[in-house]
Amino acid sequence: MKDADSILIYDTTLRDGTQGEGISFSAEDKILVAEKLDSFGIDYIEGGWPGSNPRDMVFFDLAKKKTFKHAKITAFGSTRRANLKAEDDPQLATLLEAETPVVTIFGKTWLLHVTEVLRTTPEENLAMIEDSVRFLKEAGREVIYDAEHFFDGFKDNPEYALKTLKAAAKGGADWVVLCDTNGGSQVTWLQGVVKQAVEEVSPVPVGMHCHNDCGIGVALSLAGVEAGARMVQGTQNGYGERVGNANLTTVMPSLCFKLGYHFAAEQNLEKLSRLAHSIDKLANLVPDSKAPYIGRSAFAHKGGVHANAAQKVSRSYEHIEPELVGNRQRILLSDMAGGSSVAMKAGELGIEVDPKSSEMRSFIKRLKEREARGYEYENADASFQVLLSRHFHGTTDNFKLVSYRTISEVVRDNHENISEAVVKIRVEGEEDIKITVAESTGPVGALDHAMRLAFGAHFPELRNVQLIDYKVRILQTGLGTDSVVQVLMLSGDGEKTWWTCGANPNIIEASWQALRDSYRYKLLER
Ligand SMILES: CC(=O)SCCNC(=O)CCNC(=O)[C@H](O)C(C)(C)COP(=O)(O)OP(=O)(O)OC[C@H]1O[C@@H](n2cnc3c(N)ncnc32)[C@H](O)[C@@H]1OP(=O)(O)O
Ligand SMILES: CC(=O)C(=O)O
Repeated sequence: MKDADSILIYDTTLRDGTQGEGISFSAEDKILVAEKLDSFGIDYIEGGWPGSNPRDMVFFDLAKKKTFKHAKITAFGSTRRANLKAEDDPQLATLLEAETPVVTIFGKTWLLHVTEVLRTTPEENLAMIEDSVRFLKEAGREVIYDAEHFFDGFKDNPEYALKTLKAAAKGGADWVVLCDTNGGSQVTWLQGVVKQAVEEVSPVPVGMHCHNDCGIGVALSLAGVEAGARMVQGTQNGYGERVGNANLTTVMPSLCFKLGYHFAAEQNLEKLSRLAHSIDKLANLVPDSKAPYIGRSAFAHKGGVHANAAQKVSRSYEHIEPELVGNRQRILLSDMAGGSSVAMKAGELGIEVDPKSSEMRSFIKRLKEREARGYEYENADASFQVLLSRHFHGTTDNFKLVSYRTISEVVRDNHENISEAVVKIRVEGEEDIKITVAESTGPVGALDHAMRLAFGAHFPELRNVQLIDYKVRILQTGLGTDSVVQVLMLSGDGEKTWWTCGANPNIIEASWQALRDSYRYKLLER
């Protein structure tokens, strides 16, 4: 590895990430995240702002007792207050009390902030930067200086912006980091400015800290690296203030696979999807399926032409091998599927079928007709498998519903909710049609109970099957309550779960279809 090609990854998920709306970690969660980032090979982990809140204080107390095998933990804060000596500034004191090997402080670059926000003079601001850095250096810390609003400051007054970086360098900063705090910069212009800053502060190395306000936080970070920056600050999954920070789950694979840079975590990139999703889980967020590299849809092919080509040569429609970042190729089924998509999906489910056969043609015709009627197999693998087995393996029905009737009664004054279902059903191996009646709070529950009564001891494998989740939506706008309703149902047996679908203008019938497929899917195991 050439030094010139090596980048340090600085993670601020636990500080700038938590400045994002809806993101909150307990001190214990922060420790868990820090441990995950450390095992992954992240170089710097910014744990929080110690003087800012009790939770961050607890984090740093807990972090002191931990040994991190690779990462350096950093405490974040600001330069000293105006007209106060650094040694008398309580905020700088708390940064030292955090006992981290690294301290990161931000200072002002943009004169607007110096005069209107700090309400001090340009000279005093330069002194605040230099003194604060020197104070922390003299206390034995590695010091990273974050030049807040560097690019806005540079646009306003390049000479003053560069002076602030030099003040940090003069104080002894180990790094100066160029922050696009408001996230408004554009790539080509920013690259020229980074080149100039790198030359001006040399030999002090430069880092990038970009925000995603124009949707290009990652592009700005990569452009900065190409212009000579050697540290990238960002967050996992792009958490952060407003629309977020540069997303490290995109930055890292791009640095490695697209630009050929090296960093410690590159050896663990095949665990990237797992890392990102586990952090989402701690943050109580649903992973973004459209996230580059690691999203569930990042290598999902829906168009039949794409699936056909990707099956022959995966790189024909995939920019990298999904496994390199711990992801996988997925084939989605819909009315855009061709024989190859269906054959691949069937293969995933353990059913080998010939994509060119006449049986396949008739299956695809049937699939597309059903999709047109509102069934959605893309998200209902179990219904697809039932359809596939019936078509290709001639699987016959273990039961056939002859008819059903449901009645619901709601007594509003007593808050009573009672539904009754009567079903007539033919069960395999039995001569007579069975008629059963059952009650529940809702009509689908009543139907389910009546079905199970009719099954009797016939299908013991259905005993543990339970409804876990149920989604319903209408498919046609403009028809109001007469629209076709689509139901997606998640069932489970304690060991695994499966999705089924139904579609009908009658919500009970759509629910029944999804329920029936759920039973049928489980009975395929016989
Ligand atoms: C770009 C960034 O992301 S920077 C990080 C932003 N993150 C946060 O603010 C989260 C943590 N913040 C906090 O908990 C609180 O704001 C604290 C504890 C830091 C400060 O709280 P308070 O003392 O009550 O001040 P308050 O939040 O009202 O205002 C911020 C103060 O910091 C001052 N300040 C802002 N930047 C700097 C700086 N670089 N150096 C010194 N002082 C600064 C402001 O001038 C203001 O003081 P003033 O009102 O006397 O002018
Ligand atoms: C330091 C920082 O978080 C910023 O300027 O955006």
